[in-house]
Amino acid sequence: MSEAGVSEQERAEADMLRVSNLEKRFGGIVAVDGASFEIERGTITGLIGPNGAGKSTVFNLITGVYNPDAGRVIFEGEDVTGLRPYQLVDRGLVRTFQISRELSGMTVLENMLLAFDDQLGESLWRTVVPGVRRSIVEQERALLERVWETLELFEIDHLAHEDAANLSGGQRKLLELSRALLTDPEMLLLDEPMAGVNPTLEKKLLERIHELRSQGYTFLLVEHDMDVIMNNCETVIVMHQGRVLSRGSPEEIQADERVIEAYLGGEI
Ligand SMILES: Nc1ncnc2c1ncn2[C@@H]1O[C@H](COP(=O)(O)OP(=O)(O)OP(=O)(O)O)[C@@H](O)[C@H]1O
Repeated sequence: MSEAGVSEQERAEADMLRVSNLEKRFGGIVAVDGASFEIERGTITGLIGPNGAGKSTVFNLITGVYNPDAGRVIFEGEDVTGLRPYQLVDRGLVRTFQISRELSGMTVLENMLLAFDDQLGESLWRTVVPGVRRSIVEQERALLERVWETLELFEIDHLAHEDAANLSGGQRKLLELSRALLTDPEMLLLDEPMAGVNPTLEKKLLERIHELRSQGYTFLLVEHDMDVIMNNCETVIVMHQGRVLSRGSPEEIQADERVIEAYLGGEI
């Protein structure tokens, strides 16, 4: 037990995610150099740092895109280091992915349905067996309802039949977040969610994120827009040269001399 009467185990249970001593090298470049931090359940945490600090690499290590050279990723108390992205999605750890060029050739609705890749369109033979066919039709109807509800929630339902290539940058961000939500995540990692998003859409997107947080979702955002970070995150983690330089409330971070220095004396 610690002084405050909270055991290590209790503290670990309150954490949604813990990374410890993560390391990743690319040839001679040390992109992540022993990064450790925790993310509390049901919070919005910002991950910031100057260009090249290692933020995207940490995201990729947490979400299974890269394997760490050293260190561990603990999600909901379980060691998930080295699991592939789809295995992490099954456990509720999801990141938004940019709509790639191939997916741009599909409509918004089709992009959304991809989130259910393994649930929709069961083997054809099963669909010809009467009882099974019925349940599959019902299942697909329920999934479609959820897709429409989510599109409505994000106010992009009117774009359902539009080619994703024709969406604005901000509308794409809404689609990316909507699609990630369909996978029933516990925790969402958002990479630059506000990049290219106009102020109206930004407001809408932030409102949705706060609503979801109040429902118990946990968020980790990498975002260069300091106003977004400082006005919306409970906790801010600052990376510099592959390590965690500082962690605290927005007020604490803005007053931290080391952080100001890391940003080359610029204001943050
Ligand atoms: N695939 C890669 N191959 C080689 N070097 C890489 C690779 N990915 C990242 N790096 C290097 O690792 C370091 C950290 O990069 P990373 O993209 O994680 O930083 P970042 O904090 O996300 O930066 P930014 O804010 O500019 O996006 C940089 O020096 C970068 O050049």
